[in-house]
Amino acid sequence: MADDRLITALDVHTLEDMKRLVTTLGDRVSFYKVGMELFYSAGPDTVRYLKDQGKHVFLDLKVHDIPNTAAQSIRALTRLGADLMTLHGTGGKAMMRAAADAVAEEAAKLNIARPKLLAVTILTSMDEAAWQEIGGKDTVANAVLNLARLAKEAGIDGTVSSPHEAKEIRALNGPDFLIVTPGIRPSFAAANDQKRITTPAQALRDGASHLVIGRPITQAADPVVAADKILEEIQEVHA
Ligand SMILES: O=C(O)c1cc(=O)[nH]c(=O)n1[C@@H]1O[C@H](COP(=O)(O)O)[C@@H](O)[C@H]1O
Repeated sequence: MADDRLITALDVHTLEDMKRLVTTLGDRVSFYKVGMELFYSAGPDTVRYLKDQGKHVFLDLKVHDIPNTAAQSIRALTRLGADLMTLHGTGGKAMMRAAADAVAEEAAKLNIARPKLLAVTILTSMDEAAWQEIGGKDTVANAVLNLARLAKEAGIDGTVSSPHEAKEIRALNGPDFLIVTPGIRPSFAAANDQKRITTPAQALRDGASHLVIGRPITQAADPVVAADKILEEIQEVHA
């Protein structure tokens, strides 16, 4: 029933709310995302709780700083034992390379599985107009592809991007590259602040390896029904 391709975003701000959701969703969800809202409120206990429950954890703190600071921050986070972590690709190739080296070194030192690193490309809430407003000269799609290429060259395991760019990233970076796509909206859910969106099945068909879905599940009238509908749709597309 559970499918590791679905990552449910726990965008709540207390440990209690998080535990309530995880208990409600039970065995049907095997992979959770802890982002800034939850981590800044409830800290490392969030990751420990999820690991104790046997869940996979995507720790999404989107590190973005000069190479040394980014690498040391990512090194510290490696000790929490998450499966996936993020940094911003716009921090540049040297930053990504320093972070990738720090994670590998720290995991080897601790004798734990190396958490995989994902480079966030251009946020899924940005459309062309918002991108140009901050000085983007190329199209969003080309900027995303360029960041995906740099990420792979820097030893990063995958990207976070809109599902609209999944197909081209897959063609560019090959079958083993992780392509994690938020901006997923099943037909029954509202778009909220997301701009570059598609459905769960379409994102997988286009080459996404994982889908990040938050509010369509966590704010649904019945999160179990919503998760089941999404899982049903996902399971129509073979891994
Ligand atoms: O890094 C992310 O996970 C992320 C990157 C991005 O470009 N867009 C994006 O929405 N996200 C995250 O994906 C989740 C999407 O949540 P919903 O819009 O509620 O499904 C949120 O936790 C965002 O922080």
